[in-house]
Amino acid sequence: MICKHFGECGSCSLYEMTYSEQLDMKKENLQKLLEPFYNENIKAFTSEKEYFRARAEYKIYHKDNSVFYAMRHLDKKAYVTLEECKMVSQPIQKRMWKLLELFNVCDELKNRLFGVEFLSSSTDDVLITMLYHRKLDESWMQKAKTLENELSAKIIGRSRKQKIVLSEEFVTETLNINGKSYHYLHYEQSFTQPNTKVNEKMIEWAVNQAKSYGKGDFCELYAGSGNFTLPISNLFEKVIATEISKRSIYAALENCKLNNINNITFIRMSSEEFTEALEKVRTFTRLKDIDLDSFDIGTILVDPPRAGLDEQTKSLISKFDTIIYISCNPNTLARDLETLCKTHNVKDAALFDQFPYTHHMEAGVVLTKR
Ligand SMILES: C[S@@+](CC[C@H](N)C(=O)[O-])C[C@H]1O[C@@H](n2cnc3c(N)ncnc32)[C@H](O)[C@@H]1O
Repeated sequence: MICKHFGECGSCSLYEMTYSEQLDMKKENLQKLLEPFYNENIKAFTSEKEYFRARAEYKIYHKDNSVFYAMRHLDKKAYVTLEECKMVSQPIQKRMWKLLELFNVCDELKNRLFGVEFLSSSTDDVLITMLYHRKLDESWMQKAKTLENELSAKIIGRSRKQKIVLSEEFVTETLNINGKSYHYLHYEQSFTQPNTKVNEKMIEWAVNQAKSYGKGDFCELYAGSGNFTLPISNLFEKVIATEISKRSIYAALENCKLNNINNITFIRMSSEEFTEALEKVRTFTRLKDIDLDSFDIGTILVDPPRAGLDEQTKSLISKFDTIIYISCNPNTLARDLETLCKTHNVKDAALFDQFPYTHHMEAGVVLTKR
C-alpha cells in the first residue's frame, strides 16, 4: 500500500492522498500505538510538501547507451526510471538533472556506473558519491574534477576497495535552533537526519523538553555527530555522549570546535558497552581518562536505530529522572515504553514528519520518574 519511493513510482495509495490526509493517518496510528501510555493529543510537526529530503540514493539504469536515475518498484521485480523527483532538496534538484546530461555525453563517467548518492545541506553544499563496477583511474579523476567545477559540488568515486575523494568528504550544515545558529559537518556515509526543516523542529522540541524537565548532568546515547547534543549542551553544566560510529564521533568532536562548545565528553562506545561501564561490570581502556563517577546524570536522551533499545540499556535509563526518547520506529518505541512506564510517566509526545509520503514515522516522547 505504501510507497518507499517518495511516491515517485506512482503506484501506491499514499501518493494519492493529500499531504494533510497522510499526516492525519500517521498521527492517528501513532496516537493508537501510544494510547496505553499517553492519552493527550499528540502534536504533529509537519514537513514541507516538496523538496524536503537532504539526501537521496538512486540506481543508475543503462539503456541504449544512455543512463537514467531509477528506483526499485515496490511490488514488481523491476526498476522505475525517474523523470522528476520533487522530494529531494533544491540543492540536489539543481544538480542532479545536469549531472545526468553530463553522464550522457561522457562515456568515461557513465561506464559501469551503477549508483549515485547525494548529500546536501541548507548552505547549498552538495556531496555526490558515484558508485562503479570498475576500477577508477587517472582519466576518470580528470573528468570527475571537471564535473566538480561544472556542478559546484564535491565528488567522491567509489568502486570495490577504492574510494577517491576529489576535494572534501563532508557538507557543511547550519541549523537554526530557537534563533541560534549551529554548524555541523556531515560526512559521507555517516548518519544524518534526512529532512532538515523537520530536524530543526525536532531539535527545538527536544531542547524545550530538556528546559522543562531537565535535571542534573545530561547524557546522550546514539548521539551521531552531535545533532541534538550541541544545542542541548547549552542547558547543562556537564554533558556525556556516546555513539558507536568512529566517523560520527570524529565529526562530533569537529562540530564542538566549530561551535566553541567545550562541556561535552564524547565517547566512541556502543550503548551496551556504556551500560556495562556505568554499572561497573567491565572496565574499558577507552575510559581511562574519563571519570564517569564525576557525572551526576539526571537527564538522558536516546535516539536508537529502528530496533529500539536493548534490555540492558532500558534498565540503565530507567534509573534517571528524565528520559527523552526519539524514535524512528514507533513499534519498538511502544514496546520499550512497556518497560519504561513501570517507573516513569509520559509527559509529552510528538510526531515529526521526517518521511512524507512513506509509512515511516519519527516520534519523540518525554518521560519523568514517578
Ligand atoms: C537514528 S541515528 C541518530 C543519530 C543522532 N542522534 C542524530 O540525530 O543524528 C542512530 C545512531 O545510533 C548509532 N548506533 C547504532 N547502534 C548503536 C549502538 N549499539 N550503540 C551506540 N550507538 C549506536 C548509529 O551509528 C547512529 O548514529
